[in-house]
Amino acid sequence: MNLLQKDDALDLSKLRDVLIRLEDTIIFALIERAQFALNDCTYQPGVYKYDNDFKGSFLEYFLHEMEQVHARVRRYTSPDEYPFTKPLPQPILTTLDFPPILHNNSVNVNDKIMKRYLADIVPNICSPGDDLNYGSSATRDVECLQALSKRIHYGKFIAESKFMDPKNQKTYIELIKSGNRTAIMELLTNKAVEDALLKRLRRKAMIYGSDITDNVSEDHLAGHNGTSLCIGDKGNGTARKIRADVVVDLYERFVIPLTKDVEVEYLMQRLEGWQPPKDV
Ligand SMILES: O=C(O)C(=O)C[C@]1(C(=O)O)C=C[C@@H](O)C=C1
Repeated sequence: MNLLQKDDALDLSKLRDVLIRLEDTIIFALIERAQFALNDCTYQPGVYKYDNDFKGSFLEYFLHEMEQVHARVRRYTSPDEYPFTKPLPQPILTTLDFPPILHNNSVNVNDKIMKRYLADIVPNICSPGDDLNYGSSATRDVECLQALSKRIHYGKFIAESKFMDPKNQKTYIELIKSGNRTAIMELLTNKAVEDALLKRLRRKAMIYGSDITDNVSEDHLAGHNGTSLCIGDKGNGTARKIRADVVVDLYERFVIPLTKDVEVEYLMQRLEGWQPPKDV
């Protein structure tokens, strides 16, 4: 997606294509993380002493150090990138001139993403215990968190695109003015898109999560033979690196609902300092 092109960034089918590509990024990032143990000590504050006064967990330390480097190369000036930590330094590169695509807003749900990631996702994809690979697992955590954050905050572009659609703009304006979050949520929900997504995701997770060897049948890869999808399942020549139902459940309970929350909260701020065109 070229965010320097306003038309691209508000085209709903192109935005959905971005979400489809991010499914791949997220599944592969989860698979990468799942090869290491839970390594709980990397999530607990006060376990390590750092070379500065940092008091958080090893993961928070690592994330903050990385985000400082990325901020210097202007990562967070892009409207689809949101940092988890602060304070961050100013970019050393001149800021790119992005066209005004999104309305001014303060929506950032990274705190919620971090909480759900630690409480719900890591324990579900990793085996319990400690394998000492702290740097490797933290690197994978950062990749998972960044991919999830990007996907979920794409809800802003989708909400903007839906708001700008003349078919519904009047209704959105009325619902925003009356603060009716429930009705906004209903209006922006497209159940058919969600159902197709979950079906596609299951198939991707089954295929990407298999070790593909010469003696694996296509039926098995497609999950038609009723085998269980456990991590490390070596039956029929495959080892599942991640359980497909865990990925689907993660999207159903967490990724899609949070994307929709971002859409609603973005829309709630959409009218601030904005005048509708005369014909609306
Ligand atoms: O594609 C859309 O219309 C979106 O708003 C994105 C999304 C999603 O998170 O995947 C969220 C809400 C819709 O019900 C369908 C899908």
